[in-house]
Amino acid sequence: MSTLHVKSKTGDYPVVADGHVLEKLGEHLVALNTPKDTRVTIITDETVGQLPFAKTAIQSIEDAGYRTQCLEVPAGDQSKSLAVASTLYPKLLAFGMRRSDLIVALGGGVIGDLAGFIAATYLRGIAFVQAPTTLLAHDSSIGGKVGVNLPEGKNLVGAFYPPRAVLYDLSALAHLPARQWINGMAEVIKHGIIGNPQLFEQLEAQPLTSCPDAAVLEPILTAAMKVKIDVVEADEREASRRQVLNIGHTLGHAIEQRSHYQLGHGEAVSIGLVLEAKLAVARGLLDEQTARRIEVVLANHGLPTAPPRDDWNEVAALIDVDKKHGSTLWTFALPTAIGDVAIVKDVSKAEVEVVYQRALEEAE
Ligand SMILES: NC(=O)c1ccc[n+]([C@@H]2O[C@H](COP(=O)([O-])OP(=O)(O)OC[C@H]3O[C@@H](n4cnc5c(N)ncnc54)[C@H](O)[C@@H]3O)[C@@H](O)[C@H]2O)c1
Ligand SMILES: O=C(O)C(=O)C[C@@H](O)[C@H](O)[C@H](O)COP(=O)(O)O
Ligand SMILES: [Zn+2]
Repeated sequence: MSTLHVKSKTGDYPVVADGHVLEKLGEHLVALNTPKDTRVTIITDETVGQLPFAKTAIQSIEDAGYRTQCLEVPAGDQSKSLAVASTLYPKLLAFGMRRSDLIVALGGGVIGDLAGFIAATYLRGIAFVQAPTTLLAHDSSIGGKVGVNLPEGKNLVGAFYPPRAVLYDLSALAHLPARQWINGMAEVIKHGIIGNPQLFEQLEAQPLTSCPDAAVLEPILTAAMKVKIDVVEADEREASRRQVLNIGHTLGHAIEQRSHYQLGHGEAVSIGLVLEAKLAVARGLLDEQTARRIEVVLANHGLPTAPPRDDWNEVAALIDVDKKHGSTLWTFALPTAIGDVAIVKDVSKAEVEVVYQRALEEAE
């Protein structure tokens, strides 16, 4: 797969993706001009850390001559927290990590967000490399959004802190449990809705419910990542345009947090995409048929499309803390066609409640 490149105000970075990245991770760090006296801290989770490719990756860094330590956190979104972050800083200090040293985030989006947050804040910022290992991380590893959750809501503490590189080993995706693959497809489909109708139509015609061979996977991943890269390059710190990447997330994050992370991020975003398409229809921004197409393509990938039976006011309280809002009214990224998304800044709580309650009734 050809290397993609991301233009960033804090330094452009490559997105290297192929089937052998992790076994050559040390060589990739050398190729990034990482001095040999660099200390490297790998941050991963307890599941990934036990996988063969992770052990190979760590050995590859040691074989390249870097002083290396590996820190593991419990797998899952509960580790994206200040509490878990606070356990890691002392370990960086004890290892003698200096400003010139390097963090490698080896895992999915939770690890990329957490390790990136640690990199952004330790000693006021040290470099880090994203080494994504889930399908969903094709999204999370690009664009520099890093951070942790608060009990009050998703990603409420963080930064825009781009990596030095994204080193994506596609062979790691073959080990993904089916549910994790499906979660990642939600963000692939999202990228189709935002900026690639051909990708969306391909997934409509031939749902990708498990990891395909590289010949099929690579063009699809490239297309999805290019949608993200184009938007991030246009508005890296989400002053406006980048909000389109948040389609499905205004309701999705609330639903994800309400589920206490029993729903995966992709599953919650899938429900959010369906509900926000319905909101777009209610506002006259989207035709019913297209909203139905979005619902069907998600369902055909095994993703949930109906909201859980939650207390609306508790969902609304989580929507209230969404970072896109600029006033007492809510801001949503709403689809207007497959390939087009509008940012709508005057959404009332009442109109979203109507859509939410109607979706609950339809699901019965
Ligand atoms: N920063 C961003 O732009 C951005 C974008 C999208 C999502 N996110 C965040 O990403 C998180 C979701 O990411 P995720 O779905 O990758 O979750 P995750 O990091 O929790 O990984 C999912 C599960 O898969 C396991 N795993 C990871 N790689 C594996 C592999 N190759 N084989 C087998 N198991 C593997 C992990 O141990 C974990 O249990 C959420 O917190 C979300 O907010 C951030
Ligand atoms: O990169 C972005 O911008 C996104 O919105 C990508 C989302 O898929 C991702 O879940 C992101 O973390 C959500 O951003 P947030 O600002 O709503 O926390
Ligand atoms: Zn997301």
